[in-house]
Amino acid sequence: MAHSLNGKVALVTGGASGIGACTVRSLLEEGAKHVAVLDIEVEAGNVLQNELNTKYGENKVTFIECDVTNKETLVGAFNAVQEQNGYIDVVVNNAGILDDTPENFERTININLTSLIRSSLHSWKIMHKEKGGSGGTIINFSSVAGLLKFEAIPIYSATKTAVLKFSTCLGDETHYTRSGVRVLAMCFGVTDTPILENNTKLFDETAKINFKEFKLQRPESAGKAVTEAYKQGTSASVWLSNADEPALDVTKDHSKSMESALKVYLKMQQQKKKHQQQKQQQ
Ligand SMILES: NC(=O)C1=CN([C@@H]2O[C@H](COP(=O)(O)OP(=O)(O)OC[C@H]3O[C@@H](n4cnc5c(N)ncnc54)[C@H](O)[C@@H]3O)[C@@H](O)[C@H]2O)C=CC1
Ligand SMILES: CCCCCC(=O)/C=C/C=C\C/C=C\C/C=C\CCCC(=O)O
Repeated sequence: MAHSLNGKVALVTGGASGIGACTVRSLLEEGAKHVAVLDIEVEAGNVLQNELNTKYGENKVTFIECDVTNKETLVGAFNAVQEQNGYIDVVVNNAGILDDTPENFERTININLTSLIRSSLHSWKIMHKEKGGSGGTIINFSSVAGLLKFEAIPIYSATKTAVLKFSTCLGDETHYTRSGVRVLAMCFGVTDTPILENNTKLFDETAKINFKEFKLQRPESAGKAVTEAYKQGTSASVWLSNADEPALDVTKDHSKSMESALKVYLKMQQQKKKHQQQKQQQ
């Protein structure tokens, strides 16, 4: 059965830029009644709120300044959205960073995994049918790094693998039957967002990957894939969004992601080999 976003209230963490902002747009396109955007980037959040309220009508989008790693602020933001809208039907746990440096790896784990689990458990409590809720959907953002092996980014990959396992366990049929809370996991291939800019150093020093040579997925395709997965996905399903292709359900066969990512992957390997050869010749 296809699920509809019509009239639904959604909350998107880290929704001020990149895939999160495109998800907000896609939710509104699909008829969501209201979308709350939680982010630390105040300027980008306000700009997005104003732009979308002009386009879709007053009070369609609310920006709330929120660092997802701060428990009180996170729960406070959920409470504010509930008070304003009566209920939260959809929670998209998008906020994430890629910083595998020894100085910052704990923040990567905290944002990508710990805060995502906290947000999911809080959503679960609100939505759970046996706890007074009416069900709902939690969409957690993993990555092809949760499915394949990218040795240059071990910490980030660990968080995304954990997100995948957490989501498929929480969304398992045994839980879903009682809770009415669907849990989906999204795995994106490399997508053209600010996260890439923030990692130029990593490419230069570790992987020597030049993403400018790749045709990267557009963030709009990723945002569209999220709402497609929402409409079609069963609880505990895993979805791949790569290379601007339509969202693909890879729950039963994660290796499909390899097929889809192969072209990018092979090019990376070629770049790495070339770099190693150049180093040997020096
Ligand atoms: N861009 C890509 O190639 C891929 C991205 N992803 C995942 O998609 C998600 C979104 O990434 P992008 O849009 O690419 O990155 P982005 O950097 O454009 O967006 C991330 C957003 O999260 C916000 N954020 C960061 N820390 C936060 C915190 N502590 N509290 C609240 N908000 C916070 C940022 O301000 C930003 O608006 C991440 O979870 C990322 O791991 C997954 C696979 C590929
Ligand atoms: C190719 C990485 C796939 C991970 C996609 C993702 O979730 C986020 C991507 C954001 C930016 C890309 C950042 C780093 C990629 C770094 C190294 C790739 C190295 C690949 C290799 O060594 O084989």
